[in-house]
Amino acid sequence: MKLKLLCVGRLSEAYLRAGVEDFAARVQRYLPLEIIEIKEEKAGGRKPDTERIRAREGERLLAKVADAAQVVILDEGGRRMSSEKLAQFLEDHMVRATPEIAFILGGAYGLAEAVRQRGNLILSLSDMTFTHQMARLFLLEQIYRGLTIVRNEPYHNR
Ligand SMILES: C[S@@+](CC[C@H](N)C(=O)[O-])C[C@H]1O[C@@H](n2cnc3c(N)ncnc32)[C@H](O)[C@@H]1O
Repeated sequence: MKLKLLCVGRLSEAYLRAGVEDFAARVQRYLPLEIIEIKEEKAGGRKPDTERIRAREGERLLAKVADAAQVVILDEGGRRMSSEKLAQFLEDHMVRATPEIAFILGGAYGLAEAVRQRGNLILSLSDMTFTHQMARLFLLEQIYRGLTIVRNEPYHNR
């Protein structure tokens, strides 16, 4: 099984790039991982047309999703899960030989409804809202944590 992270735009801060690089490398000890950054739509003007931004970014994100992929949408209003539950979710798909899980993170203005509709699971990392760049790092850490739980390795100290 392969993991894909679909994100909007590049990481602007060096500390986030370093963190994402670190956790991406850790995840890749267990499963192949591809991080795809689609182009961020320009906001322009004082009153950005957020619906247009979400729609355009949504088209770019969906174009990268394989038909056979299980899609996990990241949204603060989604389902809250413990790290153990996320580990179980990953393990279930590994056992079922799901070819790919695509995790989709929205941009600064979130995700279009069309993208949400493609989700097999809408996942919340917290009730709080993070920047899309920070959410990328937190998601990768949770995927790594989940994979260490699946392997019964000492990272998740419970
Ligand atoms: C700044 S947030 C967008 C907030 C926007 N108000 C919305 O309606 O979605 C950017 C992206 O980061 C991710 N994100 C931020 N906080 C999150 C959380 N607590 N749980 C899951 N994803 C989150 C989501 O993918 C979201 O689309």
